[in-house]
Amino acid sequence: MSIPVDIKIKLIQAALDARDAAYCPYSKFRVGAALLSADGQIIKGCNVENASYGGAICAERTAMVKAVSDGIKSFTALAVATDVEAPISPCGICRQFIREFCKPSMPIYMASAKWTPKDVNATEPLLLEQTVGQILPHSFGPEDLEKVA
Ligand SMILES: O=c1ccn([C@H]2C[C@H](O)[C@@H](CO)O2)c(=O)[nH]1
Ligand SMILES: [Zn+2]
Repeated sequence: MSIPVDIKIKLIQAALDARDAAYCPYSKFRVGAALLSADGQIIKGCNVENASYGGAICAERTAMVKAVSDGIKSFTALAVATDVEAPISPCGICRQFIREFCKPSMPIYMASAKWTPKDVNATEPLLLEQTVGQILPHSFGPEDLEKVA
């Protein structure tokens, strides 16, 4: 099922807006993420760093944890934005985290900081669209735990 263009614009814009709350005094690298739930809600997240550097939480996981802790576990799209001109893709930990709750076919929109709504159907370098399965092929997931003989 593809995402309607007006919703896709709102989701990418929400990821760009989510950067404003980023707490990143150490890296100064702002990241915003926005999840679209199956029932049409948009859940934003930003990266939240810590003086103990390894304690940083990425924007993607912030959005996912916010949603799941509010009882939302079914998603149809994710958008990610930074202040970088080229699209930035989720880190390895976030890919696995996304894999837990999202289908391999779910789209992830990675937006350039220069993206504007007129670029909704653009490709790189303004917008990179990949599925969960494309960014995390041959993945391990919850179903695998059921395969024990
Ligand atoms: O996809 C990404 C990549 C990095 N970060 C955050 C983690 C850290 O706060 C900062 C620099 O790595 O960016 C994210 O939130 N998402
Ligand atoms: Zn991450």
